[in-house]
Amino acid sequence: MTDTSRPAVLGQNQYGKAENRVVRITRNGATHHIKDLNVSVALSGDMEEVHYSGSNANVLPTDTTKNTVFAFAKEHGIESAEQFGIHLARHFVTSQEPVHRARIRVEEYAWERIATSDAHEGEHSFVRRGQETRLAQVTYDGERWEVVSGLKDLTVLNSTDSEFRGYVKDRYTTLQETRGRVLATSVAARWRFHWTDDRQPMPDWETSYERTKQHLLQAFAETYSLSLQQTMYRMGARIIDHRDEIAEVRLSLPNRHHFQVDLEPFGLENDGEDGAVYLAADRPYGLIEATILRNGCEALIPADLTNL
Ligand SMILES: O=c1[nH]c(=O)c2[nH]c(=O)[nH]c2[nH]1
Repeated sequence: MTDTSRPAVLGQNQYGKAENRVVRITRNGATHHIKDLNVSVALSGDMEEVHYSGSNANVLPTDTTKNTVFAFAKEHGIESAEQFGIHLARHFVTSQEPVHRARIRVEEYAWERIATSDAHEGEHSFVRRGQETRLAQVTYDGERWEVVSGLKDLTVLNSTDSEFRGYVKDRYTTLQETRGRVLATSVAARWRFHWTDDRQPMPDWETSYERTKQHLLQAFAETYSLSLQQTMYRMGARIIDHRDEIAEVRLSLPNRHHFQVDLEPFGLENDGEDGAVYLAADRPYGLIEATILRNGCEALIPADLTNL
């Protein structure tokens, strides 16, 4: 209903506890298991009054949403980032009448076992894996689900099989064409699942994540690259080709430039062959981004991944 009595009308709003750092350690027997998550809750619904008049009658405190995250981790366990998000989203929407929509974001940090000196896998000692952060976002409005999974900070490098030439040149172009360069990036990816309906079987979230990540890595490694744009398309297309449960992939790839250093002033040849030396520049970087869709599917993942 449009309220014409107010000059300033409340628009989109949401609230909840952000970045709940929950670590669950399973200690059944000598071999322990860790799940390490950063969980953000955002609820929306009938929340006009708290903004307009300050009535908290519809407000489940953010403190309660925090407690729910920890209680659910204890009670129900953490099977996967997605499953945990689904559990929480369902709980908030179905248990609180004024809450019409819940969005749960999860970051997952992976830990690896530390091998002991007798070459056994450690049972209770872990080192944080330096690779990617896994991401999941679950949104539920009481009817439809949207699950977007992904990762960030997956840093990869090809030391050959990368060219860049044949591009537009104008009066400001100084870049030299190259048939051999280092291609490095830090992959940020999101992929949206077809699954939207509770009555449909859910994907196996853990397997889906591992396979999808593998496809990203393999496409990066196996593509002879004429541009990062081409490599990126192959990465997304490979997921669409192999993972039926996924409708859409969004990729954001910073081109982590490695510049061959001019060492001639020191009488040294640095020609890109054996023992070539590069300056790994951190900024500026080319930023190459695209959505790769299953033909006929809608693009629903926001273009700016920093907002997701
Ligand atoms: O793969 C690339 N794509 C570009 O669009 C581009 N532009 C540039 O300067 N270097 C590169 N590399």
